[in-house]
Amino acid sequence: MLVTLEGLDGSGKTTVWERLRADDAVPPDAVFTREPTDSWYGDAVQRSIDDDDADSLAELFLYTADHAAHLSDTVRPALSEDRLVVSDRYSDSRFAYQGATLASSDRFDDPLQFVREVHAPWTRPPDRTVYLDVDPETAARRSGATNKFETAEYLADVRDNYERLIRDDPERFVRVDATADPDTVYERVRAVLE
Ligand SMILES: Nc1ncnc2c1ncn2[C@@H]1O[C@H](COP(=O)(O)OP(=O)(O)OP(=O)(O)O)[C@@H](O)[C@H]1O
Ligand SMILES: Cc1cn([C@H]2C[C@H](O)[C@@H](COP(=O)(O)O)O2)c(=O)[nH]c1=O
Repeated sequence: MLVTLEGLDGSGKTTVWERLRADDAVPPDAVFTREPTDSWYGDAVQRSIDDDDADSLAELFLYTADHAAHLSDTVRPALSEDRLVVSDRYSDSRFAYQGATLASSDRFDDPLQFVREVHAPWTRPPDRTVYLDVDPETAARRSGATNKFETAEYLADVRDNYERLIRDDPERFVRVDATADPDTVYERVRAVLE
């Protein structure tokens, strides 16, 4: 089973992911993974994150290349062994973030849909996605605005895209109010996964 954690920067995904990894109730052979990955593809993504002038379409394909390698190196092998996979960010991050970034150019009528179509023929959709819901101001404050994506203005567009993804696939997404304290948020996520 493939479970993904999604949400704005600073919504608390990594905090939850680390606590799950340390939780004795989680199967010991579960695979904890993330995007961007720590491979050289992920390093290329990191360079693009650090470049304020990166071309938005080129950036989409860097993230997408990292996803393709992540699928073949990690996700598909683990799923073929019937292991639980928990990924801190996955394809919905691309749909929401690059959907928002590409909207600032006029290259596509519906950038989010374009990004979905780029993935559709070959990706492996998650079975369940926990969406950690925080407002853009909280997200920007918690994340410390350390990269070009972490502004409340941009994150408001990203949040709109996540809302559209949830509307389009309500069975897969579980929304968790992530504005509460970390212990409460963790218990909420744990209850969902149980
Ligand atoms: N529920 C919470 N309440 C308050 N602060 C939190 C909460 N969860 C996490 N934090 C803090 O917010 C910051 C960001 O948390 P975390 O790295 O888990 O978020 P993230 O969603 O993984 O962010 P990013 O996508 O930017 O990596 C950290 O300083 C963390 O300690
Ligand atoms: C996977 C993915 C990520 N992003 C953005 C979101 C963050 O601002 C950075 C790095 O992610 P992290 O969780 O803070 O390590 O990259 C994105 O725009 N598109 C994606 O597909």
